[in-house]
Formats: sequence, C-alpha cells, structure tokens
Amino acid sequence: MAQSVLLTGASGRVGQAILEGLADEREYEWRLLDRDPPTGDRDYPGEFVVADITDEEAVREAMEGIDAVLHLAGDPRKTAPWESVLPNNIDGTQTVYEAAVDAGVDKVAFASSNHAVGAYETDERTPDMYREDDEFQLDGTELPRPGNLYGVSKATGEILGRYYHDEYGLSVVCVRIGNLTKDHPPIDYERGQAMWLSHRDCAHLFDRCIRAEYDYEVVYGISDNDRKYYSIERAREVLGYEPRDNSADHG
Ligand SMILES: NC(=O)C1=CN([C@@H]2O[C@H](COP(=O)(O)OP(=O)(O)OC[C@H]3O[C@@H](n4cnc5c(N)ncnc54)[C@H](O)[C@@H]3O)[C@@H](O)[C@H]2O)C=CC1
Ligand SMILES: O=C1O[C@H](COP(=O)(O)O)[C@@H](O)[C@H](O)[C@H]1O
Repeated sequence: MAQSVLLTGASGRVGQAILEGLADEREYEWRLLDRDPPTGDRDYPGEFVVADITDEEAVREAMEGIDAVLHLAGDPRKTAPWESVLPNNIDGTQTVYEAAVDAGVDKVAFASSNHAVGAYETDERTPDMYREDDEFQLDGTELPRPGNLYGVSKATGEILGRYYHDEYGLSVVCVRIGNLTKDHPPIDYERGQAMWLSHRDCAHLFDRCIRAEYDYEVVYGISDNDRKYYSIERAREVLGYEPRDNSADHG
C-alpha cells in the first residue's frame, strides 16, 4: 500500500533535492507543505498545503492520514536570531511532533544540522579535522554542542524528538545534515567538502528515513567523503543508507 508522506519546507533546497530524487516513487503519496506558495516554474508531485508550521490548526489538518513526516521547514541561517529560531525552528517543530502523535503518524525524520555540534570545531582541532588524514570523528552519540542560536534550535528539535519518542512511541530520526550543494561540493571550502551532501545522496537518505524501522536515532547526513569528520556508520546500519558520492571525486 502507498505510504502517505508529509514533506514540510517542500519549496526549499533540501525539499527540492528530495523531490527531484523521489517524485517518481509510486509507493509514496506526497503532501507538501510550505508557507511560501508554489511557484509556477516547478512541478510538484502531490497536494500542496500553504501553511505556517506555527499554525497548530493548519498543521493538524495537514497531518491527517499521514504515515511519515519529513520535517524540513525552518530558518536555515546559521546567523538566524532568536526571534526567528524560537517560532520557526523550536515552536514549529514542537507543533509538528505533537500533531504527528495525535494523528497516529508512525515516523518523523527531523532535519537537524551540523550546527547542532559546531562547537566541537575548536581552534585546536581546525583546520586539521577537515582533512582526510585526521582521526577526529563525531558519531551522533556525543552531546550537542552548538556554536550559534540556530544550532541551539536544532539541538532542541532533537531533544523534542527524544521526548515524543519516549513518551508517545513516535519513531524519530534526527538527520544532522552537512552541506547540501547541487552537482559538485563547495569549492575552496574544506569544511563544506568534509560535510558535503550531494542531491542524490540526500534523496536516498530521506527515502531510507521513510522506509527503515527505528526507535530514536541521531545520524549524520553527508556523502561518503574521504575528508569526513562525521561518521555515517549509524545511518548505514539503522537506515540502510548507501551513499554514492564523495567530495574527493570532484577535483
Ligand atoms: N541546506 C543545507 O545544507 C542544510 C539544511 N538544514 C536544514 O534543512 C532544512 C531545510 O533547509 P533548506 O532547504 O536549505 O532551507 P530553505 O530556506 O531553502 O528551505 C526552508 C523552507 O522552509 C520554509 N519555511 C520556513 N519557515 C517556515 C514556517 N514557519 N512554516 C512553513 N514553512 C516554513 C521556507 O519557506 C522554505 O521553503 C532546514 O530545517 C535547515 O535547517 C540543515 C543542515 C544543512
Ligand atoms: O545547517 C546548515 O548548514 C550548512 C553548512 O554550514 P556552513 O556554515 O558550512 O555554511 C549551511 O550551508 C546551511 O545553510 C545551514 O542550514
């Protein structure tokens, strides 16, 4: 039977990468949600709900009949001020989890970020840790260590997921996404190359978040980069993630 999937933040960069890769997937019935209305220059594979995730009523309505949620909507700026991350990233995420539980949704994949752990990149460790021969690695079992308020909001989204899993049995996977760019990794940016996530690996990873069975997980969402300082072993093990790209293959 087809799975009904709610994709929040569908108009954004990550949402578009996922839809590019999975739009033809016949096993999914998409419901797309964004506060920005769809633009005429793109094809959307499902019903489009124009709503703000801080609007509890609208989110509850959008959640009806949904099996899995890919929750991407939020302010992605690392410089985002508290006035924005509090409503968009924290309140909005709590509204999504709460509505998911009430609607009997099975699983939620939450778009967390490398910035939830950005402060591990100390002056002593960088830039060496961005390089292939350095052994420092984070694997998702470490405590969050944000270096900005945006990172704080993502760490909070992870903790909210823990709560909704433990109290209500919701399956939650928090994907600490690295740096998504199209066609090739960031140029002249070692950090970005170490945490590159290609578009096709992004679509595949979120596909696995819909299909796999899990309880509560924190995984890193990057391609199989030689330079990586984030382990992707947990994503491989629990989700069956098999990335095909590596920033080292791009000059
Ligand atoms: N692009 C990247 O490399 C990374 C992205 N992420 C996370 O992935 C998610 C998506 O990021 P991007 O696609 O890059 O950002 P984006 O800005 O391109 O897309 C975000 C979308 O969410 C929508 N949105 C924002 N606040 C909303 C609200 N209150 N209600 C409804 N819709 C709202 C926006 O209209 C936009 O279409 C974000 O949560 C971001 O923090 C995390 C790490 C890296
Ligand atoms: O969470 C995010 O991280 C990526 C990578 O961070 P950066 O500091 O190396 O640029 C960023 O591009 C993206 O906008 C943000 O949402």
